[in-house]
Amino acid sequence: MAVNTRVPLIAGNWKMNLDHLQAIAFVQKLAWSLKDAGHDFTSTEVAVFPPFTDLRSVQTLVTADKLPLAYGGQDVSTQESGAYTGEISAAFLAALECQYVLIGHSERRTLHNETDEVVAAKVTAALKHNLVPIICVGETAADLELHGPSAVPVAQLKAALAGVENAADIVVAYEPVWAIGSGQAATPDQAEQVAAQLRLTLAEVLGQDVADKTRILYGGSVKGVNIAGFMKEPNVDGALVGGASLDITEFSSIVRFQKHVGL
Ligand SMILES: O=C(CO)COP(=O)(O)O
Repeated sequence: MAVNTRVPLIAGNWKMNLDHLQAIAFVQKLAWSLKDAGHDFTSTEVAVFPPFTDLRSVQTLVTADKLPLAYGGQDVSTQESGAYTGEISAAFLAALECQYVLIGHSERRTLHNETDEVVAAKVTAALKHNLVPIICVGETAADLELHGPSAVPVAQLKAALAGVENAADIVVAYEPVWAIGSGQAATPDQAEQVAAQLRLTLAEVLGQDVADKTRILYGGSVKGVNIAGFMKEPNVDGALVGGASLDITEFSSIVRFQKHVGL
């Protein structure tokens, strides 16, 4: 059994919230509150995913104040450039020094008919520009009923990795669709069950070394009161947080989960 050297990652997906001025105030306050609390950013990495219109402002602030926060886009185009109205190229995100990009979030898959093939092409586009893709997978309540918890997330991850040849740097986020925004999080055991299957899939597709180093996050109604349970699980390496990431006190409490359990 490989020793777990994966640094936990707590990521905040702001979705369509906070304009660029609100983003500046929020990021400043988040960084200061974590620093005031003595947070060790090397023991738990923190990333925020603002709307596209905020990224330049976040980049300027993070760079100028040397804030120990990572950031990224909530989506990316499959295309490099050209007549693709409304889309954002991975090259543009890289130019704003984004480290990460969310790909395949269930809200993109359901609201924008994003197929597994499109997700795979977005992963390829992200890796081409040295962005770390956070590949979102998760089953709906219907999938759970019909196929159990792991079948759909495993199939989605396999499909997303179709174009990934070598030992790429990726992150996987397991977000059961029925837990997103519902206040009804999965149990730590449910999350661990699927995360373990996803890690086996990573080993099968990309090799054991990649599987051992890849962080698998849980997302879906994560709060300060439940994060510790997830982080005790051997195959869960962090969280992708939605609603709670817009509340500085709540998000800071999630980030500082190690204080809850003395991990
Ligand atoms: O979609 C999510 C993060 O990407 C989870 O959202 P909630 O934390 O609001 O359930």
